[in-house]
Amino acid sequence: MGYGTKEEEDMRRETQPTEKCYLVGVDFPRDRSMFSIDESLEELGQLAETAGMEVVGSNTQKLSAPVTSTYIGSGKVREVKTAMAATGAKTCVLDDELSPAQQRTLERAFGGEQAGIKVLDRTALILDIFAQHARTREGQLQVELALYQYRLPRLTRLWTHLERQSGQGGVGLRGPGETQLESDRRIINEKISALRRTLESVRAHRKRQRNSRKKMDIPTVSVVGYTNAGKSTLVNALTTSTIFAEDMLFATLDPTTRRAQLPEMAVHPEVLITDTVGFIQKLPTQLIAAFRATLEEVVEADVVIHVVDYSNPMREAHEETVDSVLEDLGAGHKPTITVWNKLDLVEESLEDVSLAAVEREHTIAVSAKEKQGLENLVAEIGLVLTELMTDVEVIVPYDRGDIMNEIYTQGAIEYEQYLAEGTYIAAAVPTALSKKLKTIRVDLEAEEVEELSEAEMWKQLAKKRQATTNP
Ligand SMILES: Nc1nc2c(ncn2[C@@H]2O[C@H](COP(=O)(O)OP(=O)(O)OP(=O)(O)O)[C@@H](O)[C@H]2O)c(=O)[nH]1
Ligand SMILES: [Mg+2]
Repeated sequence: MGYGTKEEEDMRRETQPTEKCYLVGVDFPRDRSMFSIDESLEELGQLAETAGMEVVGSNTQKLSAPVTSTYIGSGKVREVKTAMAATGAKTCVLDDELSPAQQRTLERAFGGEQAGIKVLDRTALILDIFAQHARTREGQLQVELALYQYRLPRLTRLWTHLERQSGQGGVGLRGPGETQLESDRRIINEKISALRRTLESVRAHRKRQRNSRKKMDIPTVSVVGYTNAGKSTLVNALTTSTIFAEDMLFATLDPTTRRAQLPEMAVHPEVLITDTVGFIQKLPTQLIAAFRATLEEVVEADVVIHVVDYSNPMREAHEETVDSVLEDLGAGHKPTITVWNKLDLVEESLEDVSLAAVEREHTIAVSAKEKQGLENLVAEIGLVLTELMTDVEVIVPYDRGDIMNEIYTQGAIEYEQYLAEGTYIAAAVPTALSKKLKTIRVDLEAEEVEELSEAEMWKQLAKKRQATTNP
């Protein structure tokens, strides 16, 4: 695979004749997706264009279930074949993932490899774009691994190719064809294992980086969202960095972390903001698996910012897609701020949309490009960070009734015991308070915290509460 700079990539595109492609989508009634078949095809068209192809036509079919051999019905196969011939398209792109056999059968039905006919699916397109856009070593390794995993079961194409050459075929044919295929499989399997090993070591490095960031005790914010929502533009606007942002799908593949100053925030004057890969509906499973490690940044972040392109008519479907991927990643319950972006592109004023946003939890309207509404977002980040709870263990000296009061009113106490130096408390408190508590923390190692029975603990707790509420 060649990974060039953006300039090299552009040059390569310019010097190559554009590949014409024809799109085909199937409308299944049981599809619970919020995307209509037309919307899904439009997105497929954007993917095809991002991959460097020219869309010359499209066709859809309503089916209750895919046809086993060709995915689409035989009448539709003939119709598409005719349309491809008429438009000069040699490549057909299906909106869903095809099985290797379906891909092969369709290719033959449309005229075969000899005629230069190629059948791709959505997964292949996304993999191709990812391969073009991966910049970091980890990103490239992840895509390469996903590509090999995608290609391995499709290697049988070589077999049919050789079958044709020998002019025989069918059961019982044994010879160079199979040997070749088997050795190809073996080579690819070895590559897959080697890639996995290399990825492991690259990931170990990333993990060390993440751990050292944790030690810095700066809160982390991960920016997620549908592809092209404006994540990178927003991160650039918040941090004055220059991450590549472009009107194309999957411009960003590799997470980038930047420091941002939040001038208004007394408790958290600084945060680390991570830009991440965008999501898309029907995201190939290989890719979710491949990028799971990268997306661990999201799972470990203190706060998630979910960027939505408010000007996109599909924004609700986009939002739902992102939510379900976050859920899959195990980040569904993170404190999340929803950012309605690209407000400069809509008819409604930023003020009006902001009013609607107030009705929803943690929702802010902005234009990342015009840098409007960002101060509201910064304030919201500060607010959410203050609300975050952190586990603390602390001994509060008896003369610090003010601190005890704060813990009682803002935190959730798990354990409490009276010691000579003060009150030992284990509690979950807002992060802001936890920082304050650090300044009065007493070395717990030196303390003998005797085990109390739970009943005894609650009794003491109740007594103490009474004392603080009725001084
Ligand atoms: N008009 C307008 N365009 C915006 C705004 N924010 C981003 N864009 C444009 O939207 C396109 C995508 O922006 P990116 O920041 O690359 O989006 P992304 O979410 O990082 O996209 P991927 O990394 O490809 O998933 C670019 O052309 C941006 O200039 C905005 O507030 N208003
Ligand atoms: Mg981006």
